[in-house]
Amino acid sequence: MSIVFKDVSKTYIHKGKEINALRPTSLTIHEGEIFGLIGFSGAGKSTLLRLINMLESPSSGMIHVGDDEMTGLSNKDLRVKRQKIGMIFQQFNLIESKTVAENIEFVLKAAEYPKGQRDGRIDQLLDLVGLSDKKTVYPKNLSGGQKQRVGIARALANDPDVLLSDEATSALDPDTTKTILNLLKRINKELGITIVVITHEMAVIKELAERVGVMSDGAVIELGDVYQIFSEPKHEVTKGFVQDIYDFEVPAHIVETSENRIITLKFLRESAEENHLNKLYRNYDLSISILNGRVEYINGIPLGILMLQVSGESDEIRRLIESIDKTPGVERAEIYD
Ligand SMILES: Nc1ncnc2c1ncn2[C@@H]1O[C@H](COP(=O)(O)OP(=O)(O)OP(=O)(O)O)[C@@H](O)[C@H]1O
Repeated sequence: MSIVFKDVSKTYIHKGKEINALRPTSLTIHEGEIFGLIGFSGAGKSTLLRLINMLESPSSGMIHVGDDEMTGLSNKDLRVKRQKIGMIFQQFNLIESKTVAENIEFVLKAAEYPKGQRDGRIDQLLDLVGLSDKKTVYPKNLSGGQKQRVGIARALANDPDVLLSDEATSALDPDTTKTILNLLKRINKELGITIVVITHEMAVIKELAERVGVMSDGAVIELGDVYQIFSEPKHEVTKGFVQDIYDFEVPAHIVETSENRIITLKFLRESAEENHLNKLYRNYDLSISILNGRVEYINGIPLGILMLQVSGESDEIRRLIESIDKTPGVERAEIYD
């Protein structure tokens, strides 16, 4: 189910002062995609996410989730609609006094899911998230990753079209984060659910999302395909988020002069898997040494970064740079700092 924001804004009044949590924003999240929203604390991510299921109501604009315009729904219709928009949270929000099964049953009951079929549905959901053996366990006896799996099972109980994820992996260690992200990917693929993820971690976006919006000060300042955002960040805030992958330290004893250049190259997509170095060694009368390098996989697509020290005649270095600039899929990277 697609999500469309048309000139949506949200202003809070706090101690008599207006806070523009979301400035007028138009945005389309496509049916079946995994869409990420990244930004620093206070950028407006939670506000945007909570507007999707109307946990916050907009100050202006229209929000369509599928065919429904959310601000136009009656309270009763909104309650039913929300059952089709699951949500998971950083702190899991499980009911501690209920078992895993009872936590899931709670939302089935609220949606008037037929009583005789609830147990079967719970089994099905626990199987999906890999927790079939934890049915009668209480949340306090689960690990963080297991708690989030219960959160996911609960969010999926009523067969939603949309899943909203509010920093769902921020409280988890890196390994557990990976397994939860893989589970979300599988759910997206197998069930075709549109997933919207908010995070302050670019690693989550890189692993999970297909498109990403970067938020700053209540606005979506950059939006695009995740690979494009990583390989060609435009806005300073975006550059700040992706800088980790470009961040190579230059050893102090290595100095750049006119006969000794440090060049950082980006190899885009399939070009990252070609052997460019051979050509450089062969075609130029230069001494070329590798200072650093790596290949990042963004959504499974390679982005190669290579930092070279090139020594020799300045004319020959210029010839090399000109040729690099003409090579498709290869770009000189500016170092973001
Ligand atoms: N209920 C509220 N009343 C007043 N101000 C609010 C309210 N909720 C959010 N804000 C303010 O709106 C702005 C955006 O907050 P929001 O929580 O959407 O940002 P965020 O990017 O999700 O940040 P975080 O990662 O810290 O949750 C912030 O300045 C915040 O203080």
